[in-house]
Amino acid sequence: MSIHTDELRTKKIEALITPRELAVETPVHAELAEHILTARHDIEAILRGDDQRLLVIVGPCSLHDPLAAVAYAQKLTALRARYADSLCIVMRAYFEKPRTVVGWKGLINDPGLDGSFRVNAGLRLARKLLHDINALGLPTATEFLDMVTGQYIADLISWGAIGARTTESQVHREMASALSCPVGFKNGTDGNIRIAIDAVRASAHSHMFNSPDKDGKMTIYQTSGNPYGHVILRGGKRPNYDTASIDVACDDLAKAGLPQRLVVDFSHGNSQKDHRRQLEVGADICDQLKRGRTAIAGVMIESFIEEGRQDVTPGCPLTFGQSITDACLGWEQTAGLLEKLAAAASVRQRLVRG
Ligand SMILES: O=C[C@H](O)[C@H](O)COP(=O)(O)O
Ligand SMILES: C=C(OP(=O)(O)O)C(=O)O
Repeated sequence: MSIHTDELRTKKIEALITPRELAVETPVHAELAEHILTARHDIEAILRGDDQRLLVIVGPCSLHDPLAAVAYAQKLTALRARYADSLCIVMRAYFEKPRTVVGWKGLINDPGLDGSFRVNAGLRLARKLLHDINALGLPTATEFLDMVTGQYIADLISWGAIGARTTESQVHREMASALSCPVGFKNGTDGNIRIAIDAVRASAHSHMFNSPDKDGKMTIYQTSGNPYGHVILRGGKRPNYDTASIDVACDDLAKAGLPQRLVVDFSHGNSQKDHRRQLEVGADICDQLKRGRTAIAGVMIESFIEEGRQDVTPGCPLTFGQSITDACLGWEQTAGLLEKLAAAASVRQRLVRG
């Protein structure tokens, strides 16, 4: 009789669909691929400082309702076109949530919002949504958290983030070194920027990376390194979006031999989790842009159709277009903020051109 010493704390739920099976269901046709490659090139040019437009990653904290996500994307598409001369607007399309302790971990993990963990259904919904948002002409951004699920959606992503809780993780840095899109690294939840700078340096290198291939076969990959890693200031115990904090971050980047170009997240530690404070952060960033601050390559905003957030309560209907994770700005607040950012980014463009 064999005695098991492992798999004592797991039970199989079901087999995962493979990335290729999913890509056959929701393929990326040539026109869509062109749009994604163009969006990545635009973002890369902004990160290099060759394009002085402001990158704006804006959208819900997490996507839980495909209909609301598409309704939001349609509104945002109009603003992407309106401000195309000064802003490069990309929609936050976050399907994986890192939790401080426990909680709903996103649409891929639990599309039913009820602990039923129908991951295959979640992957299908996420891929279809990314496809449909990109088909509107709106590029998408996401956090890469899980070491497996990225293979199912990465071809539809124009900008990726590694979150505050995983920036210091070696496997996430290896994954970033393999990703085909530019990747931002958040500073740590306590405000530590050094780990994000180390992550940018690590992900620029080639690594050996174990991952399932598109057919689900465990594969040893050699990555070529990601030249478009950058730091995201998201605040920590204290905010770090102000002029003095950005000066410190720029000094640290220069000492590490990295370009002084970064992204500022208006939410999280910078809003001290009060979604309305994103407007104050935005006003400060607009002032810095109008003074010609070139270090600010981009910003992140948490926004949805309805302001605030809601709890998921079994049996109670959800408010359409309102976050079920972090509280977000509502649509009117978002539109006002984007208008101000566009005006400030235009001033900076004029200053830089001389
Ligand atoms: O962005 C979302 C949240 O800040 C992050 O997932 C942590 O959430 P939690 O502290 O509610 O778990
Ligand atoms: C979880 C997020 O941010 P952070 O990693 O900064 O907490 C997020 O942007 O959704």
